[in-house]
Amino acid sequence: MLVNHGVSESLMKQVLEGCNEFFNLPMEEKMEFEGKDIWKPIRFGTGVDVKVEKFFFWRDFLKCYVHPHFSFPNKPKGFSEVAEEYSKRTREVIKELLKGVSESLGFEESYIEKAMNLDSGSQIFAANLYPICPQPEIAMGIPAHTDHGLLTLLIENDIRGLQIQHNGEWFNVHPLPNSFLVNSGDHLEILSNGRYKSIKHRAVVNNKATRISIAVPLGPSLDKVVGPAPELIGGETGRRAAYLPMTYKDYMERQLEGKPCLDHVRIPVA
Ligand SMILES: O=C(O)CCC(=O)C(=O)O
Ligand SMILES: [Fe+2]
Repeated sequence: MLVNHGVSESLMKQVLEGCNEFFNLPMEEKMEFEGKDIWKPIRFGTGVDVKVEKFFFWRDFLKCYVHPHFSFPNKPKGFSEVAEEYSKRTREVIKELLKGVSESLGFEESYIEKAMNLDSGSQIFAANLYPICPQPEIAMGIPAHTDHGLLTLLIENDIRGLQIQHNGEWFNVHPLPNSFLVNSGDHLEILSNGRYKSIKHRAVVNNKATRISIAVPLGPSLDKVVGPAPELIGGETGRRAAYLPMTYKDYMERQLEGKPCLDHVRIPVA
Protein backbone atom coordinates (compact mmCIF):
# COMPACT_ATOMS: atom_id res chain seq x y z
CA MET A 1 0.00 0.00 0.00
CA LEU A 2 1.40 3.44 -0.92
CA VAL A 3 0.54 6.55 1.13
CA ASN A 4 2.04 10.02 1.09
CA HIS A 5 4.28 10.15 4.16
CA GLY A 6 5.25 13.85 3.92
CA VAL A 7 8.91 13.34 4.98
CA SER A 8 11.20 15.16 2.55
CA GLU A 9 13.68 13.37 0.34
CA SER A 10 16.36 15.74 1.58
CA LEU A 11 15.75 14.81 5.25
CA MET A 12 16.03 11.10 4.37
CA LYS A 13 19.30 11.78 2.51
CA GLN A 14 20.69 13.90 5.35
CA VAL A 15 19.96 11.29 8.00
CA LEU A 16 21.60 8.52 5.94
CA GLU A 17 24.60 10.81 5.34
CA GLY A 18 24.78 11.54 9.09
CA CYS A 19 24.92 7.79 9.79
CA ASN A 20 27.63 7.37 7.19
CA GLU A 21 29.70 10.11 8.84
CA PHE A 22 29.12 8.65 12.30
CA PHE A 23 30.27 5.17 11.23
CA ASN A 24 33.31 6.79 9.56
CA LEU A 25 34.47 8.31 12.86
CA PRO A 26 37.65 6.77 14.31
CA MET A 27 36.84 3.57 16.22
CA GLU A 28 37.97 5.02 19.57
CA GLU A 29 35.47 7.87 19.25
CA LYS A 30 32.62 5.43 18.56
CA MET A 31 33.76 3.13 21.37
CA GLU A 32 32.90 5.91 23.86
CA PHE A 33 29.31 4.79 23.27
CA GLU A 34 29.98 1.05 23.39
CA GLY A 35 28.12 -1.03 25.97
CA LYS A 36 26.10 -4.16 26.59
CA ASP A 37 23.32 -2.62 28.70
CA ILE A 38 20.19 -2.40 26.55
CA TRP A 39 18.91 0.58 28.55
CA LYS A 40 21.93 2.72 27.76
CA PRO A 41 20.36 5.76 26.03
CA ILE A 42 23.06 5.78 23.31
CA ARG A 43 24.72 2.52 22.35
CA PHE A 44 27.28 1.66 19.70
CA GLY A 45 28.18 -1.94 18.93
CA THR A 46 30.62 -3.53 16.56
CA GLY A 47 29.91 -7.12 15.65
CA VAL A 48 32.03 -7.63 12.57
CA ASP A 49 33.91 -10.92 12.68
CA VAL A 50 32.10 -12.53 15.59
CA LYS A 51 31.01 -16.05 14.81
CA VAL A 52 27.62 -16.97 16.26
CA GLU A 53 26.18 -20.37 15.44
CA LYS A 54 26.71 -20.97 11.74
CA PHE A 55 27.25 -17.40 10.56
CA PHE A 56 29.74 -14.62 11.11
CA PHE A 57 27.89 -11.48 12.07
CA TRP A 58 28.80 -8.57 9.90
CA ARG A 59 27.30 -5.37 11.30
CA ASP A 60 28.02 -2.28 13.37
CA PHE A 61 25.11 -0.43 14.91
CA LEU A 62 24.09 2.73 16.71
CA LYS A 63 20.96 2.53 18.86
CA CYS A 64 19.53 5.59 20.56
CA TYR A 65 16.38 6.10 22.56
CA VAL A 66 14.78 9.13 20.93
CA HIS A 67 11.37 9.30 22.64
CA PRO A 68 9.99 10.21 25.20
CA HIS A 69 13.51 11.60 25.87
CA PHE A 70 15.83 12.34 22.99
CA SER A 71 19.37 10.97 23.44
CA PHE A 72 21.92 11.10 20.65
CA PRO A 73 25.71 11.32 20.09
CA ASN A 74 27.04 14.89 19.86
CA LYS A 75 29.13 14.03 16.80
CA PRO A 76 29.49 14.36 13.86
CA LYS A 77 28.42 18.01 13.99
CA GLY A 78 24.78 18.61 13.07
CA PHE A 79 23.82 14.89 13.06
CA SER A 80 21.85 15.10 16.30
CA GLU A 81 19.63 17.93 14.99
CA VAL A 82 18.89 16.01 11.77
CA ALA A 83 18.16 12.82 13.71
CA GLU A 84 15.84 14.65 16.10
CA GLU A 85 13.82 16.06 13.22
CA TYR A 86 13.80 12.64 11.51
CA SER A 87 12.63 10.93 14.72
CA LYS A 88 9.82 13.45 15.16
CA ARG A 89 8.67 13.09 11.56
CA THR A 90 8.78 9.29 11.56
CA ARG A 91 6.86 9.23 14.84
CA GLU A 92 4.11 11.26 13.18
CA VAL A 93 4.05 8.89 10.18
CA ILE A 94 3.74 5.85 12.45
CA LYS A 95 0.96 7.47 14.48
CA GLU A 96 -0.90 8.26 11.25
CA LEU A 97 -0.54 4.65 10.07
CA LEU A 98 -1.77 3.40 13.43
CA LYS A 99 -4.97 5.40 12.97
CA GLY A 100 -5.71 3.29 9.90
CA VAL A 101 -4.73 0.12 11.78
CA SER A 102 -7.09 1.08 14.64
CA GLU A 103 -9.96 1.52 12.19
CA SER A 104 -9.15 -1.76 10.45
CA LEU A 105 -9.64 -3.48 13.81
CA GLY A 106 -13.05 -1.83 14.22
CA PHE A 107 -11.91 0.90 16.65
CA GLU A 108 -11.98 4.68 16.52
CA GLU A 109 -8.84 6.09 14.91
CA SER A 110 -7.17 7.24 18.15
CA TYR A 111 -7.64 3.84 19.86
CA ILE A 112 -4.05 2.54 19.60
CA GLU A 113 -2.52 5.94 20.33
CA LYS A 114 -4.50 6.15 23.58
CA ALA A 115 -4.34 2.47 24.57
CA MET A 116 -0.55 2.32 24.07
CA ASN A 117 0.05 5.72 25.63
CA LEU A 118 2.01 6.90 22.59
CA ASP A 119 2.52 10.40 24.02
CA SER A 120 5.22 8.70 26.04
CA GLY A 121 5.78 5.89 23.55
CA SER A 122 9.22 4.33 23.32
CA GLN A 123 10.97 5.14 20.04
CA ILE A 124 14.42 3.94 19.00
CA PHE A 125 16.68 5.20 16.24
CA ALA A 126 18.62 2.13 15.09
CA ALA A 127 21.26 2.63 12.40
CA ASN A 128 22.99 -0.41 10.93
CA LEU A 129 26.24 -0.52 8.96
CA TYR A 130 27.01 -3.61 6.90
CA PRO A 131 30.54 -3.27 5.49
CA ILE A 132 31.64 -5.03 2.32
CA CYS A 133 32.03 -8.67 3.25
CA PRO A 134 34.61 -10.88 1.48
CA GLN A 135 32.57 -14.06 2.07
CA PRO A 136 28.89 -13.10 2.21
CA GLU A 137 27.74 -16.71 1.98
CA ILE A 138 29.05 -17.50 5.46
CA ALA A 139 28.06 -14.18 7.05
CA MET A 140 24.80 -12.57 8.14
CA GLY A 141 24.17 -8.86 8.74
CA ILE A 142 21.37 -9.32 11.22
CA PRO A 143 19.89 -12.75 11.99
CA ALA A 144 16.18 -13.60 11.64
CA HIS A 145 14.08 -11.72 14.18
CA THR A 146 10.87 -9.81 14.68
CA ASP A 147 10.82 -6.20 15.91
CA HIS A 148 9.33 -5.72 19.38
CA GLY A 149 7.38 -2.48 18.87
CA LEU A 150 4.13 -1.72 17.06
CA LEU A 151 5.46 -0.56 13.66
CA THR A 152 9.01 0.02 12.34
CA LEU A 153 9.91 2.39 9.50
CA LEU A 154 12.99 1.40 7.52
CA ILE A 155 15.14 3.18 4.93
CA GLU A 156 18.44 2.18 3.33
CA ASN A 157 21.21 3.65 1.16
CA ASP A 158 20.16 2.03 -2.12
CA ILE A 159 22.02 -1.19 -1.39
CA ARG A 160 19.85 -4.26 -0.97
CA GLY A 161 20.03 -6.72 1.89
CA LEU A 162 16.71 -6.96 3.69
CA GLN A 163 14.80 -10.22 3.44
CA ILE A 164 11.39 -11.06 4.85
CA GLN A 165 9.99 -14.49 5.56
CA HIS A 166 6.73 -15.53 3.96
CA ASN A 167 5.32 -19.08 4.13
CA GLY A 168 8.68 -20.29 5.42
CA GLU A 169 10.66 -18.84 2.48
CA TRP A 170 12.98 -15.82 2.40
CA PHE A 171 12.25 -13.00 -0.08
CA ASN A 172 14.45 -10.02 -0.97
CA VAL A 173 12.83 -6.66 -0.40
CA HIS A 174 14.00 -3.19 -1.26
CA PRO A 175 12.31 0.02 -0.14
CA LEU A 176 11.21 2.17 -3.11
CA PRO A 177 13.11 5.46 -3.55
CA ASN A 178 11.99 8.13 -1.08
CA SER A 179 9.66 5.75 0.69
CA PHE A 180 9.60 3.86 3.96
CA LEU A 181 9.34 0.15 4.29
CA VAL A 182 6.90 -0.57 7.14
CA ASN A 183 7.28 -3.68 9.27
CA SER A 184 4.64 -4.80 11.75
CA GLY A 185 6.04 -5.67 15.17
CA ASP A 186 5.27 -8.01 18.07
CA HIS A 187 3.15 -5.50 19.98
CA LEU A 188 0.78 -5.06 17.06
CA GLU A 189 0.40 -8.83 16.92
CA ILE A 190 -0.27 -8.99 20.67
CA LEU A 191 -2.65 -6.00 20.80
CA SER A 192 -4.62 -7.23 17.78
CA ASN A 193 -4.72 -10.75 19.28
CA GLY A 194 -2.99 -12.14 16.21
CA ARG A 195 -4.99 -10.30 13.51
CA TYR A 196 -1.74 -8.57 12.51
CA LYS A 197 1.36 -10.77 12.37
CA SER A 198 4.81 -9.61 13.40
CA ILE A 199 6.99 -9.97 10.31
CA LYS A 200 10.12 -12.11 10.53
CA HIS A 201 13.07 -10.53 8.73
CA ARG A 202 16.87 -10.53 8.47
CA ALA A 203 19.59 -8.68 6.57
CA VAL A 204 22.15 -10.39 4.36
CA VAL A 205 25.49 -8.86 3.35
CA ASN A 206 27.35 -8.57 0.05
CA ASN A 207 30.89 -8.30 -1.33
CA LYS A 208 30.31 -5.18 -3.48
CA ALA A 209 29.14 -2.21 -1.46
CA THR A 210 28.65 -1.04 2.11
CA ARG A 211 25.03 -0.94 3.17
CA ILE A 212 23.46 1.39 5.71
CA SER A 213 19.91 0.99 6.99
CA ILE A 214 17.96 2.96 9.57
CA ALA A 215 15.15 1.24 11.44
CA VAL A 216 12.89 3.39 13.59
CA PRO A 217 10.49 1.34 15.70
CA LEU A 218 7.77 2.95 17.83
CA GLY A 219 6.31 0.99 20.70
CA PRO A 220 4.03 1.54 23.71
CA SER A 221 5.26 3.51 26.71
CA LEU A 222 7.64 1.27 28.65
CA ASP A 223 5.44 0.87 31.74
CA LYS A 224 2.39 -0.13 29.69
CA VAL A 225 1.10 -3.64 30.32
CA VAL A 226 0.17 -4.90 26.87
CA GLY A 227 -2.14 -7.80 26.13
CA PRO A 228 -4.82 -8.37 23.50
CA ALA A 229 -7.33 -5.48 23.23
CA PRO A 230 -10.23 -6.47 25.57
CA GLU A 231 -12.77 -5.67 22.82
CA LEU A 232 -11.24 -8.34 20.58
CA ILE A 233 -11.62 -11.24 23.03
CA GLY A 234 -14.29 -12.95 25.12
CA GLY A 235 -18.05 -12.38 25.12
CA GLU A 236 -19.62 -12.07 21.70
CA THR A 237 -16.34 -12.32 19.83
CA GLY A 238 -16.02 -15.97 20.80
CA ARG A 239 -12.23 -15.52 20.81
CA ARG A 240 -9.87 -16.26 23.62
CA ALA A 241 -6.79 -14.23 24.49
CA ALA A 242 -3.89 -15.72 22.55
CA TYR A 243 -1.11 -13.77 24.35
CA LEU A 244 -0.18 -13.12 27.97
CA PRO A 245 -0.02 -9.52 29.13
CA MET A 246 3.38 -8.09 30.03
CA THR A 247 4.90 -4.62 30.40
CA TYR A 248 6.71 -3.43 27.29
CA LYS A 249 9.83 -2.93 29.42
CA ASP A 250 9.89 -6.55 30.62
CA TYR A 251 9.22 -7.69 27.09
CA MET A 252 12.15 -5.72 25.68
CA GLU A 253 14.45 -7.04 28.33
CA ARG A 254 13.65 -10.61 27.36
CA GLN A 255 13.76 -9.98 23.62
CA LEU A 256 17.01 -8.05 23.62
CA GLU A 257 18.66 -10.72 25.73
CA GLY A 258 18.13 -12.90 22.70
CA LYS A 259 15.11 -14.89 23.92
CA PRO A 260 12.21 -15.10 21.43
CA CYS A 261 9.65 -13.33 23.55
CA LEU A 262 6.64 -13.66 21.26
CA ASP A 263 6.81 -17.44 21.75
CA HIS A 264 6.98 -16.88 25.50
CA VAL A 265 3.78 -14.78 25.72
CA ARG A 266 1.83 -16.78 23.12
CA ILE A 267 -0.75 -18.96 24.89
CA PRO A 268 -0.77 -22.45 23.38
CA VAL A 269 -4.11 -23.76 22.12
CA ALA A 270 -5.42 -26.19 24.75
O1 LIG B 1 19.08 -3.67 7.76
C1 LIG B 1 17.93 -4.02 7.60
O2 LIG B 1 17.36 -3.96 6.50
C2 LIG B 1 17.14 -4.59 8.74
C3 LIG B 1 17.44 -3.94 10.06
C4 LIG B 1 16.59 -4.48 11.16
O3 LIG B 1 15.85 -5.39 10.99
C5 LIG B 1 16.62 -3.86 12.51
O4 LIG B 1 17.45 -2.96 12.76
O5 LIG B 1 15.79 -4.27 13.34
FE1 LIG C 1 14.39 -5.59 12.58
